[in-house]
Amino acid sequence: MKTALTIAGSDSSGGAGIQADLKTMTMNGVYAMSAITALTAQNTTGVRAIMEVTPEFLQQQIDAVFEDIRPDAVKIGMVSSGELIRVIAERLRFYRAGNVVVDPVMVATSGSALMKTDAVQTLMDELLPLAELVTPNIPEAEILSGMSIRTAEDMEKAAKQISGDRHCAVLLKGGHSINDANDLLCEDGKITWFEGKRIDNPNTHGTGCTLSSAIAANLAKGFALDESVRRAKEYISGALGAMLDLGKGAGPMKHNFDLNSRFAEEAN
Ligand SMILES: Nc1ncnc2c1ncn2[C@@H]1O[C@H](COP(=O)(O)OP(=O)(O)O)[C@@H](O)[C@H]1O
Ligand SMILES: Cc1ncc(COP(=O)(O)OP(=O)(O)O)c(N)n1
Repeated sequence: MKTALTIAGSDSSGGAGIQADLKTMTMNGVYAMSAITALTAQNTTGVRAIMEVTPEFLQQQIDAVFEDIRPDAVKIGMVSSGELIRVIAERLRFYRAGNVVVDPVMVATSGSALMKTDAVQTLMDELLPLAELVTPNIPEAEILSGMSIRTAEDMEKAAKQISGDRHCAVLLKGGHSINDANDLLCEDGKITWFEGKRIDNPNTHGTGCTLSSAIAANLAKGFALDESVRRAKEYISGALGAMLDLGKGAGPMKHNFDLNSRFAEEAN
């Protein structure tokens, strides 16, 4: 069985972070493992508190995984400080990790900051050059590229700039644009658009975490980058389209929407 590791923060409400990643990787057919960077006390209405792990403890988790069950892909999500980012980069270099997908989580949809401002430069300098793919949403791409993004042409320009500067492929996600949910992949200077019909569902908590984990799972299974993105878009459209409605705010998606086993029958 192929394997994947998520290095990210825990979301107590289960819709984003480590919890979304483990569900997504499992549903996409790989064995899922985790190294937790921080605990968050959050629900569908917002983040109440964050408790970071120490750099030493993060390193111990990563070492414990790599020394035993080597991951075929690694997804990186919320990492709030430069110190933790440096530990991850050093360990990934040490283990020569492949299929690294970085979701540069900076601010939750609810408005809470999930990365310290002074960690952004460390992310760009240390982690992005190790990534096969980085998956910013529009506000994150504005920070990484230093330009404002209003149009599809702006998206192409920003993706090319980040990709050229950091030597990694970029998937710029269009979930925050007012039109359809169209994402663009910039790989070695080549632009490919992935068109997604916008699903009229306000429950989008964890969409970024879910997409990047689904891409990592498909890379672990050996699919090429563009095919992994296509499969991940199909998965997230299914999870959003299942119209789960939980919580008082922007709720989670139905990660197990396409389970057709006996267990799913029981869960429905
Ligand atoms: N309402 C929606 N309908 C269909 N796809 C969506 C919707 N909202 C977001 N997506 C998709 O979910 C993925 C995550 O996008 P986005 O919401 O921009 O990321 P983030 O959660 O990091 O802000 C992208 O593939 C995006 O196109
Ligand atoms: C622990 C944790 N990690 C990441 C997020 C943000 O999730 P993401 O899918 O990028 O975006 P939204 O859910 O904010 O749309 C989080 N909230 N918690």
